[in-house]
Amino acid sequence: MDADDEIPTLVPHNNVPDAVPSSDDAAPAAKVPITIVTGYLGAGKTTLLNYILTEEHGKKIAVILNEFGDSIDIEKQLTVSEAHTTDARPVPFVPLANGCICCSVKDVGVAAIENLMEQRGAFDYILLETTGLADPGNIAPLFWLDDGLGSSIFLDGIVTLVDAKNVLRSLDEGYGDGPAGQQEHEHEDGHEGHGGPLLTTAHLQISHADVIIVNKTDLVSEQELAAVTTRIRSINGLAHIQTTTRTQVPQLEGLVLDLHAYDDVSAADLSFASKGHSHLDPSITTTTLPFPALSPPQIPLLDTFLRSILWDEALPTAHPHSAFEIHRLKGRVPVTDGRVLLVQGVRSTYDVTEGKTAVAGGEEEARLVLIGKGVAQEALRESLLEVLGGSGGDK
Ligand SMILES: Nc1nc2c(ncn2[C@@H]2O[C@H](COP(=O)(O)OP(=O)(O)OP(=O)(O)O)[C@@H](O)[C@H]2O)c(=O)[nH]1
Ligand SMILES: [Zn+2]
Repeated sequence: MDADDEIPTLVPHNNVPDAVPSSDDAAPAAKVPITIVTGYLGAGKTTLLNYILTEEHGKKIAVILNEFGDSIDIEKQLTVSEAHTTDARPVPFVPLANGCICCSVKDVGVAAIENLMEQRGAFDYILLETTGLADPGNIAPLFWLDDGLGSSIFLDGIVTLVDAKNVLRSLDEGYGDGPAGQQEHEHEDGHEGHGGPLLTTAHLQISHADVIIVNKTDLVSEQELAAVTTRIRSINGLAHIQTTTRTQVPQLEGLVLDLHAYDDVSAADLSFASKGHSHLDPSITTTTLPFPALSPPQIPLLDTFLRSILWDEALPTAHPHSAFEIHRLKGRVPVTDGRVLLVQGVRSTYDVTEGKTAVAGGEEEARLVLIGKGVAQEALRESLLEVLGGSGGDK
């Protein structure tokens, strides 16, 4: 009390408690969702953002353009006016329709965005447009990880725009016969030596997406469009796929805004992925590991398994397997005491939380869904069952 009285008060004193959440169970009141919008060059990211900013959505949205040294016209246009200087770095803002604002930052991070919020007051929503070359796997954990640390923003999800006319060619550029100057993915962490087909940027943007908007449907035939969506589904069995012309999504809610892709994991979320295991795309596939509900003592064993596959990119058991890397992971794991554990992962970052709605024990099968390169269902599942103590496996 004494300490509080000595701090100069900058805001009118009312009966609200401390505005800064001090621990993870502080009131989740003012967290602002952030959606990352990614997509290959020319796929329609700017068109989508303009569409959102002119639609009536009743939200005050901040649009942040992340430059990675690309010269993209929209970014030039949007960053010319009104420069506000902060103690940290100058952030140029441009006011847009609907009370939205736009700014451009070079190194996007939680601090940069919180800085922006301090200057401009609260937003209801943040859209982060990454340039065509960005790998969302590097960006997503920045916002997701800080969530538990009292940050005022949380990652809502990743929307990837795909150009229906060009995406198959972009995906096939990984096989060495693509045109010169292809945009190959270069692993920051040096995993290039795994062999096999290279991952293109298109692969990375699709594998990390929660919603995939297949745009420019006016430029392809129905057959071509079906081939595109089938290929995309085989890479990412978890994402919601929406086809559009000029990015005109039927509704924003659930497709671009308020995805909640990093909090709840429903059984329905995982059911798409479970319909089959496809090798249509030779680089990245989605695979499902079903296993029986866990008893409470098995919970740390699940953690052992996750740590091994995500941190070490290796199985914790002696099962022979080829190299793999996991980009995205979601799981729903009932426990025999009635709880449900929800598993979320991006690359090596993962999180296990308790679901809000319990199920009757044993009512539901546990499931991990993995999206990545070289994720062999059989070896992974056998290893998981062995780590869990061989319980209930079909051996
Ligand atoms: N035919 C057709 N053209 C489209 C569609 N959507 C967008 N475009 C056009 O495609 C071009 C690229 O769209 P943008 O929205 O600038 O794409 P972007 O992803 O922001 O592009 P970069 O910022 O360069 O990566 C523009 O000329 C758009 O008008 C569509 O559905 N059909
Ligand atoms: Zn753009």
